[in-house]
Amino acid sequence: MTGTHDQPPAPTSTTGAGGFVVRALSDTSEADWAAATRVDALAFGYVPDADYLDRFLRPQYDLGRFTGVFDPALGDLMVGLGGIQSRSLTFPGRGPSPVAAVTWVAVRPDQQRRGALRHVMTHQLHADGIEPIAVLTASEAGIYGRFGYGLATNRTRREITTPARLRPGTVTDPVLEMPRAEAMPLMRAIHDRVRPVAVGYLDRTDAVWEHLLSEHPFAAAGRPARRFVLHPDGYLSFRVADSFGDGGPDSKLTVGEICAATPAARASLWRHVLSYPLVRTVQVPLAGVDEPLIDLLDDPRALSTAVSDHVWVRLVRLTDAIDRRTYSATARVTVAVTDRFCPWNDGVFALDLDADGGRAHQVDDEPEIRCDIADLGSAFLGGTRIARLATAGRVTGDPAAIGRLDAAMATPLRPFTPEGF
Ligand SMILES: CC(=O)SCCNC(=O)CCNC(=O)[C@H](O)C(C)(C)COP(=O)(O)OP(=O)(O)OC[C@H]1O[C@@H](n2cnc3c(N)ncnc32)[C@H](O)[C@@H]1OP(=O)(O)O
Repeated sequence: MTGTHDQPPAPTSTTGAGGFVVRALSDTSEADWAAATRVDALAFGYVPDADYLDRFLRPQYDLGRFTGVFDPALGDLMVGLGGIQSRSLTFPGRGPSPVAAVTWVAVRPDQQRRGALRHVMTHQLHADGIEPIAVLTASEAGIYGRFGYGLATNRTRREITTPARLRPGTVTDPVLEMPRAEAMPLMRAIHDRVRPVAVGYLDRTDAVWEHLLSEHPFAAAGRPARRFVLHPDGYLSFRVADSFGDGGPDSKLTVGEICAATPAARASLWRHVLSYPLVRTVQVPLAGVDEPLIDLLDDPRALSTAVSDHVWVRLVRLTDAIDRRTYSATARVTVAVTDRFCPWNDGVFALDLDADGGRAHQVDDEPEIRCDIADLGSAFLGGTRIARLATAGRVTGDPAAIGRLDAAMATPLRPFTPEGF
């Protein structure tokens, strides 16, 4: 059971199954960028807008971290691709640490189910230089489990019938709406304060901010302009679509982001949203599972919540990944880990977890627990309890050992990543 597998060297250009040539794209090649945008547009079914792609997407990426799959039989046509964005994600107790943020996975519709995605995943996850942990948000939830990704954070969609009040006695402060240019540096400073302790948050470069807040017609798609409200310890971005019906005002407010460093900032920004004049519906398309609206509202039934998957986590090298967070309880457990895609993780590991971090090394012992690498990825940010995976039969073994691992990996709040990527 305890195989020792060395990680293979990074493939740069290989001819693999299906006769494909698989290689890293060139960051200086306009042809590679043009081919990538074409494949992406075909796969996602949009009409590419070169101005938008060049100004808001291209600056975010090092194309040298993108993998292209080419078919020599089709004149070296790029049939598929997948990118890695170098980001930093906040881990429990440790703060921000580099991750491979997988993005731009796309295969031309006329070339799908020929194995191009599998080539991309191999090229990414078997590469020498890849970070110990990879993360992604998936277009379809059924794709990435087979590659060892586990569902690690959920997102919620909230809808609130307004006007709605905060609970009596909730402490709030005045807030101020500001033009974008004034709001931007203040929002970035607040995000920089919140991010190091908010598990699941990603760092944002200038290019990422510009993309997230872009009002380019391609991104805005006819929606009303985004607006910004500031509190000294928090910010809110939102849009209001005004409307009048037979019954009177019927405007809709859509929250882009609420980022708060203190409870008073959070309550003040929600108060602004909930009491906005003439608004009857507030929609929050992307909120954390533990965003405490239900605890803030005077009438919790004004709120409806729908939960879906958000960030998937892949522990690329378990022995390196395990120390990227600290643990809520001290535990030593032996775990038989199955990993069909990264065989260096496949084996029995002794995990030593405590408040300072974690260590994992392969042992010959009889395992107390059995699970897949995807299950450890699911639990890694504290978003999925090991105990729950055990009730689903995904984590099996000695109940006491499962309890120790569950207590170690649990976190006070469930993680949230306030963006897709
Ligand atoms: C992180 C992101 O960027 S998410 C965005 C992903 N991209 C998209 O959704 C765009 C539209 N879709 C596509 O481009 C393609 O269909 C892809 C990328 C999802 C799949 O590409 P393909 O080259 O067809 O996949 P490939 O042939 O390598 O299949 C690999 C495995 O994934 C499975 N698979 C492929 N597509 C899907 C899917 N949509 N849902 C579930 N499983 C899938 C295959 O069955 C195969 O499984 P197996 O190896 O266990 O038998």
